Amino acid sequence: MPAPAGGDDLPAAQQPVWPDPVALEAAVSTLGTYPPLVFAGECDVLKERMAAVSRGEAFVLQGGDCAETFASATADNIRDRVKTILQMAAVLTYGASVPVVKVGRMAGQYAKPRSSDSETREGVTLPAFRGDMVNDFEFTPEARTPDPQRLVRAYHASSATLNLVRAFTTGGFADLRHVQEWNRGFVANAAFARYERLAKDIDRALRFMSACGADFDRMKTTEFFSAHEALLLDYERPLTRVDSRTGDLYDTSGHFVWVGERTRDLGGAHLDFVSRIRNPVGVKVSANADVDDLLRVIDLLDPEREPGRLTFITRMGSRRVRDALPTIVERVTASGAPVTWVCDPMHGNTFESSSGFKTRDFEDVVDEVRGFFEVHRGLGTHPGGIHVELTGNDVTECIGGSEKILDADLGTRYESVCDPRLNHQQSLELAFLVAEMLGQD
Ligand SMILES: O=C[C@H](O)[C@H](O)COP(=O)(O)O
Ligand SMILES: C=C(OP(=O)(O)O)C(=O)O
Repeated sequence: MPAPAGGDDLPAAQQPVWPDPVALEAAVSTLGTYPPLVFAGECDVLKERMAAVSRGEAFVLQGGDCAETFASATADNIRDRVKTILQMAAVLTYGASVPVVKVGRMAGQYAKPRSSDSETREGVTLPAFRGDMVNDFEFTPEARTPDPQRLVRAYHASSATLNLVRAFTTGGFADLRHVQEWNRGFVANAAFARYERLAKDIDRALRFMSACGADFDRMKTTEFFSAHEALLLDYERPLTRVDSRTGDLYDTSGHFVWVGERTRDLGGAHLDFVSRIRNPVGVKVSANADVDDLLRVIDLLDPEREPGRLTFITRMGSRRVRDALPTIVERVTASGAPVTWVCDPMHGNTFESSSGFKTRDFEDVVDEVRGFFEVHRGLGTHPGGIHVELTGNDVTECIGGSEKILDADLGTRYESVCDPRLNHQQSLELAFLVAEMLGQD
């Protein structure tokens, strides 16, 4: 049964206008009868891992689609995204000798905040696409009308996704001894070849350790956590449950949930909601964030100053990160709050290309991560991780990378229904570059 989380009277930004309140009520109460997708104890484990990240003892990799879709929740797509994250984690772990906490932006990332409530094409104006949890991407009045039954479909799609992710990560697929096999099926290219060499090195090291009698049982499985933006409160609230062990509330729609840049207003329903749950939580922070507001956010979300509880996911843009981040990190650190710092190098670097596609330049993505590391190294704080929009597919959505995707190439395979993602090769390239940055201690 859902727990009455409260806060329903507070203003909630970025919510859809559901046309049929009776249908909404029915969908919300159906969700309330469904089992939790994650167990509170797993959320606590992730909180411990995030605490290690905040102390500089581990690095967190959060990655996945900008917006998952029901149609793309196929076995192949899920497998390739998981493989990409496992490969990136192997590169980071081996390259920088640091444990990597793996978190998929998966199994719940079905709702999107938008800059505008509507979209106009050739003189026709319709509601904006707000994610498959709300409406359909197709540009017709029927498809764009918010349908609460989609909340229920999002639960089932998330459940199926998580089921497969759990199967992959605990059933032997993620065994580090298969590190070379994770490259199979991807297009051969420069990053692929570099990974192939790294995988051979890891394999050789594992064989050596095996010959020395090491016990590899713990390598058969890997921890993998789910995360999404806690945007649609009509989805998150009915999935919020009382933990029978402690009596505390947990949002059981995912292990880690975050509040976005557009919904993190103090006094708003989103921060209030995450203040009531005990999951590890994140808040996106742009270059425009007011540091006094952020200190109030800390007091609201982490009054006990619990390591691992609160992550600030900074997304400032490559041009602003070096100016805007230092004051924020300094003031937060001076306050004594054990915040975990993660860099999202995607959302501050979006622009419209001359061919009309929403895109990001791989160089800007890398430069923002570099700026993030520079700032933290300069202040003696820990650059805790990265949060990236990526796919295991060979899409052409972000320009640049060693494949040198150009503006003119974007139309070749642009599949995102919202923001541009790094493709498989760009994701691996980023991992190699971040491993170098991490290794420079
Ligand atoms: O993923 C983030 C936001 O949903 C997205 O950047 C908003 O995009 P829009 O400006 O096209 O609405
Ligand atoms: C909308 C997102 O980011 P932000 O809130 O930082 O704009 C996102 O990560 O999907």
